[in-house]
Amino acid sequence: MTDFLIAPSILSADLARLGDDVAQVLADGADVVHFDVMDNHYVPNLTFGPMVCKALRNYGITAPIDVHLMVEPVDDLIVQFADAGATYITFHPEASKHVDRSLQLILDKGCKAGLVLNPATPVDVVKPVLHKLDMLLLMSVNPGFGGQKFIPQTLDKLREARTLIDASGRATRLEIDGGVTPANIADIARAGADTFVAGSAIFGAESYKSAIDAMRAALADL
Ligand SMILES: O=C(CO)[C@@H](O)[C@H](O)COP(=O)(O)O
Repeated sequence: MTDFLIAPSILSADLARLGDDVAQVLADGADVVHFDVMDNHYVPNLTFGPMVCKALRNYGITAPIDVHLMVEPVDDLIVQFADAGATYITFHPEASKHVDRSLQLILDKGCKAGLVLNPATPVDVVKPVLHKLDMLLLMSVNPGFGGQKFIPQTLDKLREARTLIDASGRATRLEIDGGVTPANIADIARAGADTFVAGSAIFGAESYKSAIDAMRAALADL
């Protein structure tokens, strides 16, 4: 059975009481904290930096923190987030002049490394560096905002990425981000994803536990 991971995006959390909200969503069954870093340059929105990641660690959050860098350039923030307690660090290949070097920097800092592909970026881009990837994240919306609709063409990209990862023999996680809900998560898993970022579908729900349970129930027979 596939080891599915649910990763709520704190972009949709209650930022005024972030520590409590993250602790709650983990207590309600989430596996990973998805940490969206936006710089108002690579994407048209501005969120939080390494100090907030460090604050979550100091607060006592021990779950994996999956830092998704939507910033340009990336290397400086890779170092800062690694020092702040990130578990995974992923970035967009368009945002680094030297993708292999940036991935190696993440690995040398003791974190798990990943790349993120926008809806219009082909899966082929990762081929030369697949051996360095612990995570491949496919965006199923254009990055910058929560609450958008899942782009259905991403299912074909997931199938292509799953074939590539399986052929590599590496245990690279295949993550999906954007518009994931209890209603579409099974189709997304069937296409090959094993790690599911969900912001509004979890933090926007009346009960985080019910939303996460509904996702797990949809995945149960796969
Ligand atoms: O990185 C992003 C957006 O850029 C995502 O993590 C979204 O925050 C996911 O939000 P929902 O689509 O699940 O509301």
